[in-house]
Amino acid sequence: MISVQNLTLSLEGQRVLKDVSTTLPDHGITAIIGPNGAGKSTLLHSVAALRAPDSGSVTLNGADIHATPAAERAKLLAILTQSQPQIPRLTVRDLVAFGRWPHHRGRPGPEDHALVHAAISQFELHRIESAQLDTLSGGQRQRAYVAMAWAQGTPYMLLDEPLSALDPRVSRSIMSRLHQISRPGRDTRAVVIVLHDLQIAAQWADYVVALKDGELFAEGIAGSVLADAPLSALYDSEISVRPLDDGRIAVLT
Ligand SMILES: Nc1ncnc2c1ncn2[C@@H]1O[C@H](COP(=O)(O)OP(=O)(O)OP(=O)(O)O)[C@@H](O)[C@H]1O
Repeated sequence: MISVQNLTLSLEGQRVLKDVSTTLPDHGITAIIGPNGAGKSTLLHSVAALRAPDSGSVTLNGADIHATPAAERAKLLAILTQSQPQIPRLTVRDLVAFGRWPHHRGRPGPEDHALVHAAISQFELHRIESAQLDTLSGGQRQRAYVAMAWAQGTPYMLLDEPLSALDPRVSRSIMSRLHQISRPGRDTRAVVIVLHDLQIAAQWADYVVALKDGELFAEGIAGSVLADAPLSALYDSEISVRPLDDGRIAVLT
C-alpha cells in the first residue's frame, strides 16, 4: 500500500500540491483524474520520489519512499513518465530488457531473460520485438514502454498518460492487459495511471483519485467518484454518468 500523507510540494515558488493525503491500493487500477494543471503528474512523480516534497511524506508499506535508496526503489516502483528518452537504434526487445536493469545491473540471468520473454508475450510484441523503436507507430512504441515497466517486476506500476495520442483499439488493448495484470493473485501489479479520458476511467478503473487545483478533491471506489455530481464539480462542467447493461458506466460530457 502506498500512503501519501499531507503532501505539499512547490515548483518554482508555486504551490502545486497542497496537503494531499491519499492511499493507493496494492492491486487493481487506480486512475488519477482532474483538470489540466491539477497536479496529477506531480503527484505521480512525487510518489516515485522524482520530486521531493516541501512537507509531508510518501510511504510504501510503511517505509519512506524518499529515504529509500534508488536501487531499492527501482524494485518497488516502475514509472513511465510522459516523455521518454529517444535512443537511436534501440529495439523493442532491448527496451523491454532494460526494465530488468535494477535487478541484474548489467549481468542478466535466466530469470531476467524469462521475464523479458514473458513481457513480450504479455503485451503481444512478438512480431515487432526486433524492430527499432523509431520505426514504430506511437501505439506500438507505447506498448513496448509499458512492457518495459512490467518487466521491471515491481509491485507498483505508475503510468503518466500512457494512452495519449492512441486510438481507441490500442488504448483498449493496453488497458485490457493492465486490467489482467492488476487482478489480485500471484504476481499482482498495482497500476496507478494518470488519465484524461473519463470513458477509459469508467471502463477500467477500480479506484479513483481526483485532484483539483493541487488539492485532493475526491477519492474512492470508481463508482463513487465517477458520478454526476463529483465529476461536474471537478471539471466545472455538466457531466452525466449512465449505467450500461453489463454493470459498467458511460460518462457523457
Ligand atoms: N517544472 C515545473 N516548473 C514549474 N511549474 C511546473 C513544472 N511542472 C509543472 N508545473 C506546474 O505545476 C502545476 C501542476 O502540473 P502537473 O503537470 O502536475 O499537472 P497535471 O494535472 O498533470 O496537468 P496536465 O493534465 O495538463 O498534464 C501546473 O500549474 C504546472 O504549470
